[in-house]
Amino acid sequence: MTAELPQQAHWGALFGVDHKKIEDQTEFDVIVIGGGPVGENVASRAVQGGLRAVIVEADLLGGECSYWACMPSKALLRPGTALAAARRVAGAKEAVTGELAAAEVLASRDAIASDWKDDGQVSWAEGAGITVVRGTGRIVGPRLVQVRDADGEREIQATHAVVVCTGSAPKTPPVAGIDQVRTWTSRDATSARSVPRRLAVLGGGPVGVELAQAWARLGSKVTLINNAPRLLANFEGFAGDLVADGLREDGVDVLLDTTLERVSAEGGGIALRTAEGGRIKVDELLVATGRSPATNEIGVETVGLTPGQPLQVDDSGQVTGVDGGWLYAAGDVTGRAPLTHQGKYAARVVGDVIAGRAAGSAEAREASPWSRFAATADHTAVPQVVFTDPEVAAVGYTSASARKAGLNVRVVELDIAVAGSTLHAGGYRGRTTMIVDEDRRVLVGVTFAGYDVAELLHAATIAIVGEVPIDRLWHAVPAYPTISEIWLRLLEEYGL
Ligand SMILES: Cc1cc2nc3c(=O)[nH]c(=O)nc-3n(C[C@H](O)[C@H](O)[C@H](O)COP(=O)(O)OP(=O)(O)OC[C@H]3O[C@@H](n4cnc5c(N)ncnc54)[C@H](O)[C@@H]3O)c2cc1C
Ligand SMILES: NC(=O)c1ccc[n+]([C@@H]2O[C@H](COP(=O)([O-])OP(=O)(O)OC[C@H]3O[C@@H](n4cnc5c(N)ncnc54)[C@H](O)[C@@H]3O)[C@@H](O)[C@H]2O)c1
Repeated sequence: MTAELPQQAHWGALFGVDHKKIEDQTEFDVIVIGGGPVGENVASRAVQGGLRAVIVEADLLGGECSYWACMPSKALLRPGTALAAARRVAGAKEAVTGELAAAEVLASRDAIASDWKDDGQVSWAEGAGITVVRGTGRIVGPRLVQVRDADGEREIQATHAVVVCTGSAPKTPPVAGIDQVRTWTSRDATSARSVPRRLAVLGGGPVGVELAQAWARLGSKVTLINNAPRLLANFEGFAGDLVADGLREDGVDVLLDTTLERVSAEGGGIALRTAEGGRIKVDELLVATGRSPATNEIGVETVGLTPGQPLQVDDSGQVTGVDGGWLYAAGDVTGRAPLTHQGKYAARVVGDVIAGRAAGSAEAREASPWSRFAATADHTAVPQVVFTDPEVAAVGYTSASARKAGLNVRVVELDIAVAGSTLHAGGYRGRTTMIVDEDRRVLVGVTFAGYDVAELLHAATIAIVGEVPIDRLWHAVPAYPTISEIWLRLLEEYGL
């Protein structure tokens, strides 16, 4: 899928590789199991480092992100966000009188998901010199992978490394009757071909809030049930509160601290009963209560690891507890930072590490922090955007996680109220925190919640990764009148 293609998508013609011949090969330098965004990037970097890489993919090359997660979910959300943004601007709102055109939104989503065909990604891979083998991969011994497809099984051997990039799978919560009714996973909710009249969403994490808003704006009557007192529990509290307000404005019934006790099929729909005595009838029930690393059926037990558990890796991506240093993993399957961009970062590290170590590089062997052979940022600077309206954009620690980590921090918290926000939207609402490590006088966490804050985030990521001293940050002057001026207000509030 084009939006996910690494830069070197034009390499096909240059390489002129005979892929039929390669398909018969039984030995590669690197075997990647799982061709999601992470597996693709591992293979691409390994090939750029001079190695022969194969991706074994059981489904569509491009993985969850391209077809059933990041891309289609954002395609469903973006039209509603654009429309709501116009409606917040005097003079523009008068020009916008219609509703979202659901059929067109779904058609545009289909195109963004490449109609669930992976030809584009396969030709990119071929062009990049990567072999793609269709089938289910399973580790059967050191450096040895069995590939199963409709025609049977065969084994392929890696000379250097096997990399597990099998992603994650949705969890099913222990709710009575849940396995007796038809439920939606995020796959169904991102690929549905019509708008359900009534939709219940179980879970108030990123999947739950994004898809609740997308479908509410497309016309569903949505009820969101979350068992925690706030939405988006891993973020600053105000972020979940602002998103809950946004959802309620879109007509979503947001039920917090609520336990779904029982579900049952009823007249073509689904009846829900909560422990608090609520009764809800819906046409579809989306279960969005988290995901688990996909390690159940990939043979990790053959190398002494436990199926169902995340693959623990060091910062170079090498799986710990396996002899011989040949097994690596990256992406959701490691449970480290289950986001596409962070998985692709780890993938670049792993591909470079394997190629570097194969070439005898001491630097690659050592994988020192902040070298290109270590995914150091995973520990301190993972950025994430929740693409609801209002958006949430956060990187590094929250005030709670910083204190839990024992850091001596000062938290500065402000409403986003600057000239840029006033111009951006009538009645702009937003809030932000900046978390300063007082011992080092550097930022360790920033959260923005508000309309269109996503693009503010990268400045915060750079400040944290670069460990920019707060007194120097003062000299990074935000342009007037942008929403970025909130940076100045935060530093002033801190006392500069
Ligand atoms: C609804 C939703 C929205 C999301 N939105 C965002 C977002 O906006 N931004 C963001 O950063 N993250 C988002 N995420 C998270 C993101 O999708 C994942 O972090 C990302 O897809 C992980 O990439 P991966 O390559 O590790 O795994 P995946 O994308 O899951 O790919 C794994 C691949 O491995 C294959 N596979 C599995 N087992 C085998 C096997 N045994 N043999 C062969 N192949 C196998 C699968 O078929 C799949 O293609 C979202 C997730 C969901 C559910
Ligand atoms: N924009 C993005 O970056 C984005 C978007 C979607 C998903 N993702 C990633 O995908 C992964 C999965 O997201 P998710 O939202 O499914 O998981 P999550 O673990 O982040 O959130 C799950 C939510 O479900 C609630 N919950 C759990 N059991 C419940 C129950 N029985 N009843 C009611 N509520 C229950 C939890 O309180 C929590 O709010 C995460 O890693 C997330 O970061 C990222």
